Amino acid sequence: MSDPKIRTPIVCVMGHVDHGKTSLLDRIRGSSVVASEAGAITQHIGATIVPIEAIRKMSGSMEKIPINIPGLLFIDTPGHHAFTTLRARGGALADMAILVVDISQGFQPQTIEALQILRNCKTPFVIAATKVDRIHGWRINKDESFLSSFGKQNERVKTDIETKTYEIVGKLSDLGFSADRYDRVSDFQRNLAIVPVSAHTGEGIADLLMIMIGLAQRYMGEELKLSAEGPGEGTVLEVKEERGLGTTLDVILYNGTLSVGDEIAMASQDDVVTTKVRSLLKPRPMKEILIEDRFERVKSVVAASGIKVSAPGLEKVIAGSPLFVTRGNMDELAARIRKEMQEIHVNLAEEGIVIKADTIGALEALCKELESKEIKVMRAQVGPVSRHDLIDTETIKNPTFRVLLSFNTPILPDAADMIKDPLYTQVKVFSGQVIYQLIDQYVAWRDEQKRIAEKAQFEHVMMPAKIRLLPDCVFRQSNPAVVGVRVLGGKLRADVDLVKTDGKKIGHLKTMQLRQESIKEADAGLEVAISIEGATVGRQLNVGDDLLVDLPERHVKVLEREMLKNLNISTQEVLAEFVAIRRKAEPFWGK
Ligand SMILES: Nc1nc2c(ncn2[C@@H]2O[C@H](COP(=O)(O)OP(=O)(O)OP(=O)(O)O)[C@@H](O)[C@H]2O)c(=O)[nH]1
Repeated sequence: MSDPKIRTPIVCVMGHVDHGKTSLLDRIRGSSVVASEAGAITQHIGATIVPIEAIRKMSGSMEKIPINIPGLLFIDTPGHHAFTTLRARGGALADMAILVVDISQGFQPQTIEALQILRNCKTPFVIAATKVDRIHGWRINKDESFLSSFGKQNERVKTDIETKTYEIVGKLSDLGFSADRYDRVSDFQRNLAIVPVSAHTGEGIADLLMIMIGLAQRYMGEELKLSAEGPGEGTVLEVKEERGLGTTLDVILYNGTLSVGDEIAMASQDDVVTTKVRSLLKPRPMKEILIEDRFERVKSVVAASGIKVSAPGLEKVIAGSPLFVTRGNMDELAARIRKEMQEIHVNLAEEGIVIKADTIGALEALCKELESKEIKVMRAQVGPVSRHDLIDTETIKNPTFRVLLSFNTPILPDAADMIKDPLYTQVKVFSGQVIYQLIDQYVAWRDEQKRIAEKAQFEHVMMPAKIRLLPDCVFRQSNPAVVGVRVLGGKLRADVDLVKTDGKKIGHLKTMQLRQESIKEADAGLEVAISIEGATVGRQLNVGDDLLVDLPERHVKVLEREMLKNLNISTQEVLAEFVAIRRKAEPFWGK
C-alpha cells in the first residue's frame, strides 16, 4: 500500500569517470519504461521517477514485500558535482546515492572522493559493482537478478567475481567502511551493500533497485515524511533560456506543492528575487515527440518531482539556490534563503589558505577534506577567482599558506594575467575539478617549499665543528698559520672563528683545501689543510690541540630550537660540547 505521507526519495548516481554512471541511469530508466504500463512513463525535468510498480515488475520476488514508497526519483545528472551542488535545507538534496564502481577497475580517485562526500553528508548509499558482463567468460542472462545469473556461471567466473568483490570490500575496509555483497548483508545500517550489475545486460538492476527501496524504507522514514501538501520547497537545478519562454528554471521540488500563480522566492545574483509562476512544464511523453511544443503544461506538481518553471524576472537566479513558495512569510523566507546561500559550514582558522569553489556544497566538501588532512583554511568563498582574491591572499605572511585553491570555478581574465607574472603576485594558485587531486597538488608543493626553506636555512646557519691539529702538518707558522687538521665531528666550513676547548679565542679560519683544491665544507673524518688568521703555531696553538668553531649565540638558538632533528649525531655532540663550554661561564647563554 502506498502511504501518501511518504514522498519519493531523491537518488544521485556517483562514481569515477567512465565507470558507467550514465549507462546505469539509462538502463534504470529504460527498464522502468519497459516494465511500467503504457502512460506510466515518468520522465521529469532533470530527473526520472522510477515508480514502485515498475520496480515490483522487474523483481518478481518483491511482490510480497509491503512497500509504502511511491518510487525513486533519480537526478539525471550523475556525478558528485551534481550531488554537492544540489542542496536542500542546508544539506544534500539527494536522500540516497548509488556509488558506481567498475568491478574490474575497482576504486579510483573519484570513487574515494564520492565516498568521502557521502560520509560527510551521512547519505545512505549502495555500491553498484558494474560491468560484470565484461568478466572473461561471463554468460549473459538478460535482465535476471544477479544471484540467479551468478548461479549459472562456471566456477572460474564465480571465483573471479568473488575475488573482485572482495577487493572492493577490502578497499572499503581500508577507508573505514564495513561492506559485503548485498545477499550477505543482514544489517544494512551497519554494512554497505555491494550489488554486482551490468548496465548493458540488465543483470542485477532489479536487485539494486530493491536494495535502494529497502534502505529508504527502513532508514529514511523520518526524512521522507515531508508532506506532499503545504507550500512547495525546491532546489534550482539549472537556469535555462528556452525558445518562446525566455529564462526558465529547472527545479527539483523536494517538499510540498507548487502551482501556477504561486509566488516563489529564490536567490539571485543581487539578493533574493520573488516572482509569480506563469507556467509549469513537464517533458512530453516519448510517444508524443512529434508534437511541436516540447513541453506539457500542468497546473500543479507535488514533491518529489522535477519541473520547469516559467515566470518573469528569472534572469539572475543562481543555480543551486533554494526555491520557496511564499505564503505571506516573505521576510522569513528571504532570511532563510540568504542564510542558505551565505552560511558556509566550515571551520575557519586565523591563519591558513584561501579556497574558492562554484557552490556552497563544493566549498564545504573541499573544506571537510582539507580539515581531515589538517590543512587550515582562512577564507572560503563561492564564486570565480578575481584579482581582488589574489590581492587579499597576497597579505598572508606564511608563504606556504599564501595559496588559493580554486575548485571547479573559473579564474577571471585579469586574475589569470596576474598569476602568469610572478612580479605581480606571489600567490600560488591551484585549480582543478577533483578535490582529492587538488589537495594532493597543494600538499606536494607545500612539502617541496618546506624542503627548500630548510635547505636554505642549513646553508645560512653556522655549523658546529671540532678539529684536531695533525702532527707533521704545520705548513706555515703564522700570517696566516697553515696547518693540517682532522675534522673530528660536525661540519667544518671556511670563514669561521675558532676557539679552544676552554673557550679561548684562537683566530679566524679563512680558507680550506683538500689535495690542493679549495673547498667550502668538510665533514667529520676528513683531513684538510686550513689557514688561520691571527694565530701562531707554537704560541696560542700546538700540534695535537682540539679546536671548535665559535658559534654566535643567535645561530645556536636556531640550531637548538629549529634544526636539531636535522643534524647528525656527531654534529649534535659537537654542538652540545660547544654550548657546555659557553654555559660554564654564562648558564643562560643561547637560551
Ligand atoms: N560491458 C559493459 N560496458 C559498460 C557498462 N556500463 C558502462 N559501460 C561502458 O563504459 C563506458 C563508460 O560508460 P558511461 O556510462 O559513459 O560512464 P560514465 O561514468 O557516465 O562516464 P562519465 O560521464 O564520462 O563520467 C561506455 O563505453 C559504456 O558503454 C556495462 O555494464 N557493461
